[in-house]
Amino acid sequence: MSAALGGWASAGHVTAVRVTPIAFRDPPLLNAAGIHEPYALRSIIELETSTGLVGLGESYGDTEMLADLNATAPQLIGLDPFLLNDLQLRVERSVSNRAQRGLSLAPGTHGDKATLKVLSAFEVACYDLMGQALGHPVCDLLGGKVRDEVPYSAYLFFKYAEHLGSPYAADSWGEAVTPEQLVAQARRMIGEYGFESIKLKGGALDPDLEAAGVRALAAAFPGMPLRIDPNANWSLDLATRLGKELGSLLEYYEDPTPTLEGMAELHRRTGLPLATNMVVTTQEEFRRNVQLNGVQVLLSDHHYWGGLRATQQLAQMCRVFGLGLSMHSNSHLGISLMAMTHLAASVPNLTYACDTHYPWQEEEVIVGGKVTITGGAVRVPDRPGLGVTLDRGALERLHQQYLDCGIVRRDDAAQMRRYDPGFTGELPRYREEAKG
Ligand SMILES: O=C([O-])C(=O)C[C@H](O)[C@@H](O)C(=O)[O-]
Ligand SMILES: [Mg+2]
Repeated sequence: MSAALGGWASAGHVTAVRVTPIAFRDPPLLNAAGIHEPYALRSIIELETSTGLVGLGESYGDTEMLADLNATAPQLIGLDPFLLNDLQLRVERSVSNRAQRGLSLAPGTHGDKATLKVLSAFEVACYDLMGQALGHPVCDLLGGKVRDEVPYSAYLFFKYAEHLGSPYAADSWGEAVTPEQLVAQARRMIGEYGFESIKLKGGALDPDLEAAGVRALAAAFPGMPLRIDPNANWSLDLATRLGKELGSLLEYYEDPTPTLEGMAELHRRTGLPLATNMVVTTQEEFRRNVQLNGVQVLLSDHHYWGGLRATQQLAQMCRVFGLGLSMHSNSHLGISLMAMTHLAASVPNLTYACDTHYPWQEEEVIVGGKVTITGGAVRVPDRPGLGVTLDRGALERLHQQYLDCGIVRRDDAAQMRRYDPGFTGELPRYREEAKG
């Protein structure tokens, strides 16, 4: 429904804010931090307005994030969803003290970016409202789509067959701890979704086994763009050796070794295009990266860069400084996927296939169930707003699952300690010093 007031479209003003934590089943996927827990957490955001519209957002669901979202919610009553600068001021006022605290969460969740994360969660819901009020898809509000569909990559993981203690029936993907099993996983994922590029999450098993996995994938899918992301779990010398061995097979080499300085030295040694969602996650780090020429491709993520607008600005900064742009993901559902898709559709220089964990998720919170991925891409919807509707029954069920599962913050290392009590999650775990 759109409301016209004296010739102006209006979304009204915010009359209610709902933040609902949910948990959904997540497979035992291995990474540098440990292993995924049986349930992943998200928050589902609803902004209801005086014109009867409901705008949706999706973000992290850790306790700290929920506290920030809930602390901000009352401050948004009366907000005009079109006034994003007003939204930003309200969010900054409510969470600025927490933003300085630097929470320590699992890699990828960026606990020290509370303000930007909260802003993003509500900003997406505002865009959904604006789109609904104007009768335009969100990508039109971002300048219009430059592509009709957004390509995603097959995001492969080494994994166990089932979670310790079998909290529910094992997923249908089976075990993947050998190159052969990894290729079988890739064949199925590419067969089902049509992906045309591959990202392998590394940093979990013996690095030479992971390198054998990369070679096996390259042989099984000749010419298909291929990346590996060990999440800073390889020492500089190890990352150098494996970079030299695998470089010709890689589209880019994502976060093999810690620190911006480490990545800069790795680039000097190998000349390979390096990518990150770990060492360039703030404007300050962006500036330092330009000085050091550490990383050549940035993985954007609107959930922690401050929203759709901020990510478009990041894209422009990449353009100015000649950096490539890709997109990062965490375990997420369809509201996030649609926000990512509208955003990616509107960014001309986002030329790499985006990351998404979506194929690993079995449950959904939107009407119609899982979003379709065909030919490795998501079609940009032309319905007003994000183009998705909340399934209230599913929301209730996944909220109950959140209450029942007992997980309140993501902790892949603690979960791994249930398998291996000595596990620390300290990076880099795999070390090798070059001789001579
Ligand atoms: O590209 C990345 O670094 C990620 O996708 C971070 C995630 O936390 C990933 O490692 C995962 O879900 O295990
Ligand atoms: Mg990464």
